[in-house]
Amino acid sequence: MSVATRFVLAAITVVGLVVLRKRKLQKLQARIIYHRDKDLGHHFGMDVGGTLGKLVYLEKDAVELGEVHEYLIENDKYGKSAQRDANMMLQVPGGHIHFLRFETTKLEQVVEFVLHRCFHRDIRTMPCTGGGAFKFSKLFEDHLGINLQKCDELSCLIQGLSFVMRHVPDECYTFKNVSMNHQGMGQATKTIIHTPASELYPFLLVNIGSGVSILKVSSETEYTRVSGTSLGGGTYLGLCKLLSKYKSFDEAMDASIVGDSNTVDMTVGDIYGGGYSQFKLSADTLASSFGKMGTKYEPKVGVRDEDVARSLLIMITTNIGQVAYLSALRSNTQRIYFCGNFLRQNEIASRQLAYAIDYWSKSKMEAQFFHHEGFFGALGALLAHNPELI
Ligand SMILES: Nc1ncnc2c1ncn2[C@@H]1O[C@H](COP(=O)(O)OP(=O)(O)O)[C@@H](O)[C@H]1O
Ligand SMILES: CC(C)(COP(=O)(O)O)[C@@H](O)C(=O)NCCC(=O)O
Repeated sequence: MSVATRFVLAAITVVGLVVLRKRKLQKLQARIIYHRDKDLGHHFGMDVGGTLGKLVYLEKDAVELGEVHEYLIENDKYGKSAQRDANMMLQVPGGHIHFLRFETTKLEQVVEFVLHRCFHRDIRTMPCTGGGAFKFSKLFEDHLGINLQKCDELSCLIQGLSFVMRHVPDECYTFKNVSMNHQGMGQATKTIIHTPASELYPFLLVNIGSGVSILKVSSETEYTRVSGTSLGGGTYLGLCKLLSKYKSFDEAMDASIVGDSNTVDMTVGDIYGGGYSQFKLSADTLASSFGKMGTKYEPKVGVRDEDVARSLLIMITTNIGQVAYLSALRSNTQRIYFCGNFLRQNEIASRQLAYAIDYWSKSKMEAQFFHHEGFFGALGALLAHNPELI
């Protein structure tokens, strides 16, 4: 090949490369301009509660959410401030809904992390529910320039719940043939339940978050808050941290699986030496949570941290079960749905609640649970700005 030919070929290659690079740059610029023109905030729904922040986002197409998605995955990978519940991801027409959790006390860290990425400039408003929508609105506005659009917590809860009931097959489950002793042990079978829409209302909804809210739901738009109790998931976690070595909910959960509450609690048998037959109270009926501790000179001797975790779990759950049953009785509802993150990966509590409702109602009422139990508020906030998904 002559020198001249080589020169021509090299020139063509260089020009080609320059053109290609320019096109790539133009494409990238177009994408950035496209982003800047749009407010991506409506792809999100956030619920910032007393203990946990929940974030859901709609990935309509990977390009549009590009950097946000990468951030969330990256954040997930390094286990930083937020955790993605990958097994919860939902497929919806034209996209996917992703689910994330972070501790409310780490919200500032999340904001700080987001600040160092540029994508927050693409988000101008974000629907948000829970107490944090009020408490942290200035933080979002001042640091990220994001305006939190406040959505009512209970209304979002019902919207999110209705959405999963309508669109997610196998979302609800219960425990059939509930027979258990009073320490949450039992063989009841976990069973998926499909309730026809025509039979759904009215029902009782018990949201076990930091505290507990109890609602009578008569339709998707009609509900009343019939009761509540301050002894909720926050109480369980708080007392666990105070009374045992466990530092997190997940550690406390693992421990409670192997714990034995009999070393801590007082049963009918401890008091009567057997059952209290006149009132059909068997010997293993829980008579007094933590009761044994009050009778010991050195309560901690012979008691393991796992036993404390188990006993606290049974105490909080039994109490919520009883308040729920009484509220259902007062509200004339047969089905009781339990949700909230206290029930996250917490089968002891859900079995115990199923047992308590069956026991108190003499099998006339049924407790039901959800796979996406902790995300209804955030989902409701997302739906408020994406009505086409409903
Ligand atoms: N990773 C976790 N960190 C802290 N608490 C958790 C976690 N997972 C489940 N929980 C339980 O969930 C409760 C919070 O439930 P949630 O429905 O998110 O309520 P809130 O909106 O009040 O934060 C906690 O009090 C705790 O019992
Ligand atoms: C104040 C709350 C609605 C806040 O919701 P949360 O963040 O606990 O999910 C809830 O904690 C609650 O209903 N507490 C019980 C208040 C009562 O005694 O009725």
